Amino acid sequence: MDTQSIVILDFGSQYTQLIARRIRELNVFSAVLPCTASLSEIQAYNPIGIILSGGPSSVYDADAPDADPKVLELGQPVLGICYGLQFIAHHLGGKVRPADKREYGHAEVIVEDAKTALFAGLPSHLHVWMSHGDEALELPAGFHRTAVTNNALAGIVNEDRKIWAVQFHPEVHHTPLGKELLSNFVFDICGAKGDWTPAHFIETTVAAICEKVGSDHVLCALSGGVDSSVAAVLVHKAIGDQLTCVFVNNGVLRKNEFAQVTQNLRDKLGLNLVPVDASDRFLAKLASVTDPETKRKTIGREFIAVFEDESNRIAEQTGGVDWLVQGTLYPDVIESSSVRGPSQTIKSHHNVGGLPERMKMKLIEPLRDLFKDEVRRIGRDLGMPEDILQRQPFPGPGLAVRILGEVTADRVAILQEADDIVVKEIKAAGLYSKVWQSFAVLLPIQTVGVMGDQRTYANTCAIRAVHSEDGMTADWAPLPYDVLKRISSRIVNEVRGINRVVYDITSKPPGTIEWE
Ligand SMILES: Nc1ncnc2c1ncn2[C@@H]1O[C@H](COP(=O)(O)OP(=O)(O)OP(=O)(O)O)[C@@H](O)[C@H]1O
Ligand SMILES: O=c1[nH]c(=O)c2[nH+]cn([C@@H]3O[C@H](COP(=O)(O)O)[C@@H](O)[C@H]3O)c2[nH]1
Ligand SMILES: NC(=O)CC[C@H](N)C(=O)O
Ligand SMILES: [Mg+2]
Repeated sequence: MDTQSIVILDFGSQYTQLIARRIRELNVFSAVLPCTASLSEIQAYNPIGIILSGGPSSVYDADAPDADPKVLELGQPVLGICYGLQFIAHHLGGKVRPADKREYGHAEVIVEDAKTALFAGLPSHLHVWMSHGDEALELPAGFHRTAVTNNALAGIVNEDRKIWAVQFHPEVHHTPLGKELLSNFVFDICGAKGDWTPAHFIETTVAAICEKVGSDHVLCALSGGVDSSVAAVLVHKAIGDQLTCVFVNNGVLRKNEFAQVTQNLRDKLGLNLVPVDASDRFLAKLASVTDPETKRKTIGREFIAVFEDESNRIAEQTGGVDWLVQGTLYPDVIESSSVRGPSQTIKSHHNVGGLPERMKMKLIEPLRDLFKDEVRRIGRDLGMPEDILQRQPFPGPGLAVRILGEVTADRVAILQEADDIVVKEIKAAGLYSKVWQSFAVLLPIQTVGVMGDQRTYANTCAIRAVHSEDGMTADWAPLPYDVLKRISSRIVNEVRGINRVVYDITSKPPGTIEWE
């Protein structure tokens, strides 16, 4: 790759992605690689600097995550953070031990070496956030201390070898001047240009797609969601008519979504869009399925079947479809390459998985290096309308994973009505783009109620609203009581079949965002 980048080696810290974000906010591209990445994998990113992340292990543990110590000798500047500092000390001949006093949370750091470039322009006392139980007790030869807390060492450097390290976490919000420190590293030490802007990304991506695709034909599975819409517009910008987008009604879309999205994407984005109403096919396959994973897999398979049919159909006009566009994002990539190998399957995100191999199409994933907020920024730069960019994420398996128990046309219709009320009230309260997602879930539980002096025995609906940065972790959102009150009262009054509304107050972890 030609773009300058900072490579972050991940030792398993829960904040590794934050380091990447902070650096990207400085308009410098950064890539997270597992700590086990080979030197050639690292070099492929054209790094101008390397950051070693924190991590939960101790460097002296037998199974501690390890990187090739040669990363310290590549010639590019290195910044170690927490475990990263300990990794440097350990591998270059220092000593790391459990500390007498562990430090968790806020700490005050005194900068002893104000001349070192990492602390340039920063005050002599820094408020920082610590999270460690180990300590580098002896420094390797050629290193000296740059900062301390009243308990322990907080920073080291070897200027000759261009290696800096800090024991605290500059990437977290609780280290207020952390971004300035990272900026010192990236610009003053590594010499970054800071030219990784949306415009630059669009220009290089469009050029790369043109070169890759040539005169081939490309299919894009388009859901109207942010990711696939931005991906489609980027590819369309590159190859115009050679792109066909397919939007499938899988029978579990939201109320009026099929018609509205079709029109919106055609009118506002000018895409060549083929809407395929396959709702009967999907609902037939879903009949009597109640297990969440089986639902997801059933829907995934049916998506594949529909896309196969469509690509065969347009093959006659186009001479065959060679490429498939996917809206894969960076968290998807990182999640499947964690330090200790791919994480356990919690749910099968359908993500048109399996499609490429079976259809023999090659993949185009223009957004695979980006976070969702970055995707929205690219979309904005592409001139896409805000109502598309601000859409909350909606899972491919749709309402099927929000209808607990069997998915039937009747139950879909009930949930569509309830969901529509949630969306409208959240929008009316000005909260729609302030929360990550907000939606209704139809439970397989009937309860007794009383309406108009009549006994009712009907369904329960749960409301879920969460705050999140990337969907990987989430906090339940404390929606204002008056909003909840309007939602509840409207659902019970307006939706036939629901007589009780409850509110989900579970974060992720331990819950997940969707119920299935
Ligand atoms: N109804 C659909 N018709 C066609 N393709 C779909 C449909 N639903 C999902 N997809 C495909 O599955 C992919 C994954 O869906 P996902 O919901 O993660 O992304 P998205 O819809 O593009 O964005 P968002 O996360 O904002 O909803 C989409 O990018 C799209 O390629
Ligand atoms: O395209 C998708 N296909 C899926 O199968 C799928 N399952 C969950 N989601 C969305 O992913 C985020 C995290 O969801 P969970 O906490 O429920 O795993 C949330 O934003 C979910 O809406 C999906 N998106
Ligand atoms: N957050 C970290 O990187 C911790 C590193 C190491 N496990 C310690 O406790 O000191
Ligand atoms: Mg979606």
